[in-house]
Amino acid sequence: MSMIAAFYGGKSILITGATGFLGKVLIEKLCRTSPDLKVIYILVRPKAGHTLQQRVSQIINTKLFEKVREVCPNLHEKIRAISADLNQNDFAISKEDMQELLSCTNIIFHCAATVRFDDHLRHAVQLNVTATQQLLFMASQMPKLEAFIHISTAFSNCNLKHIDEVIYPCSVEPKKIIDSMEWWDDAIVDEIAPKLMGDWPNTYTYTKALGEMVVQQESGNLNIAIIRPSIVGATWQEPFPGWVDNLNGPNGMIVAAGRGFLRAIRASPLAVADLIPVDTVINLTLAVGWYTAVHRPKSTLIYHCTSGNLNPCNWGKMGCQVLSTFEKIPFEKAFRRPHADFTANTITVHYWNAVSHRAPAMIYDIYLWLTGRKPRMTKLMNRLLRTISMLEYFINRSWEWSTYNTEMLMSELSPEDQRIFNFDVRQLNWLEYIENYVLGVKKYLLKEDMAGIPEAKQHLRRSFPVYYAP
Ligand SMILES: CCCCCCCCCCCCCCCCCCCCCC(=O)SCCNC(=O)CCNC(=O)[C@H](O)C(C)(C)COP(=O)(O)OP(=O)(O)OC[C@H]1O[C@@H](n2cnc3c(N)ncnc32)[C@H](O)[C@@H]1OP(=O)(O)O
Ligand SMILES: NC(=O)C1=CN([C@@H]2O[C@H](COP(=O)(O)OP(=O)(O)OC[C@H]3O[C@@H](n4cnc5c(N)ncnc54)[C@H](OP(=O)(O)O)[C@@H]3O)[C@@H](O)[C@H]2O)C=CC1
Repeated sequence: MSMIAAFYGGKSILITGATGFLGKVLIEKLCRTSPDLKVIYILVRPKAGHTLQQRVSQIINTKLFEKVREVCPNLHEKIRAISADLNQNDFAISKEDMQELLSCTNIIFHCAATVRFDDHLRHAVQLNVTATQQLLFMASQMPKLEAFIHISTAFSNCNLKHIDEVIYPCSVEPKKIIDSMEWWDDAIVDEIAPKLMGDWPNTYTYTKALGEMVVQQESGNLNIAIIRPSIVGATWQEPFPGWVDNLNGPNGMIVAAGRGFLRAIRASPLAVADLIPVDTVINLTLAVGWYTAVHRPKSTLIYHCTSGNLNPCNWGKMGCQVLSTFEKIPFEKAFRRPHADFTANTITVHYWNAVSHRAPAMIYDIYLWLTGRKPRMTKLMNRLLRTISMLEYFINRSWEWSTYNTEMLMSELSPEDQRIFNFDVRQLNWLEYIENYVLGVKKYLLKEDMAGIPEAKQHLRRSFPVYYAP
């Protein structure tokens, strides 16, 4: 009998960010392994044209939930969507809902965040810092609460090279920043942001670091743990390999490379590509929830969910495997034949951007204009190059994350839990994982039919002469 699965039986669980990438996989695994859990409260903000129930149905009627729908036929009843906006006071939760949450919640998984690198500092502070503070305040009023699990990022201290499982202080107290945001206008925030952020590369990583400090400072008597995943990728094993549903991180790059838009990138081929599958992150998260509630460690434990020190892979190897998968399973309607150059040289990058990215886009736009259609490729290319410029920081450096707490937790699990909630990334075969990842991007993100592969290959053969162009 799995101790972790049994632990979640009969529990009332509150999840923020449940409609996001990690949140969906978390709900799926919880309901599949503990179908006897009492209820999962999810804080969902209303979105234009969709009721809360429609948003829930959209999630649980997808392929990701196919298996769990069999194990847990009353899935709809297990998930209770609560209307909430984490940017509002008291999250704009109704009095009745708040009362229910405060009196019933046993475990909190706090996943919600803005993961945009370039979000305005005010908005990033609001969601990644102030909302975390408010949620901790709510948690402190929950008599039945057993554990509060905060999802951070391994890059919250990306200004350091070696990162331990501890909280590093930021130069300005988060409380001071939260207070200042109330009276600083946007012009002042814009002016002061670079000074506050110091050597953090973007508002996302900086505000996630502030969020961790808030967790530490406001933890009171709560049982808290922090999980720091690195770059979260498609599922490795569960509920099936290769599932992914957004364009963040490597996903957008795989799409852009597979469609032949992106053919060169400023990246160090030998830098560690610290990817971690989303199901591995969720297995660790559920194990941490159990351990924190049952063993009640004396201090807040931080768990690094990274692959680099246990099973390293580098960007060069990853890029080669992505390309060789495109040979077998090409994407449809490719603009050009996929090709990849990794270079650390800035001048070479400028050359490739001009010759291999901007020029073909302009030529294609002229062709569209001449044939009476709306030119769009230059705009798309500019957006892609802007996105890449934001990711470059992460693909030209390597970090070392210690994983003592994560390894300690692995040794605390029974053999059955080690199997069901596997987060031992040493068992991951990168070549197989990346092949399934690319296949998953094609099937679940681009929604391309596998029956179209012969036609996609034919299309690439037709564009063969273009292959020789730079
Ligand atoms: C040489 C070839 C290579 C070959 C092989 C390839 C090998 C693979 C390896 C390659 C290296 C991988 C490196 C990974 C490093 C990750 C490090 C993460 C570290 C931290 C991890 C974390 O802890 S946390 C999660 C990460 N957090 C994000 O990763 C958010 C980023 N993101 C944004 O910060 C915003 O996105 C940003 C960019 C401002 C744009 O902002 P923006 O305003 O210009 O654009 P929007 O986002 O509003 O999107 C407007 C429309 O563009 C569409 N779109 C958006 N991205 C798109 C895209 N990449 N490709 C196509 N389409 C895209 C979108 O779907 C919208 O489409 P529509 O308009 O139709 O709805
Ligand atoms: N993906 C990655 O590579 C990594 C992620 N992480 C961390 O994991 C966590 C989850 O990330 P991920 O799933 O990728 O992120 P997503 O962007 O996919 O999901 C973000 C979630 O937060 C919700 N949210 C955003 N704003 C609000 C709001 N104002 N009120 C209520 N809910 C809101 C979103 O809801 P809605 O659907 O309404 O937009 C969505 O459910 C984050 O804390 C992130 O920092 C850490 C390392 C890497």
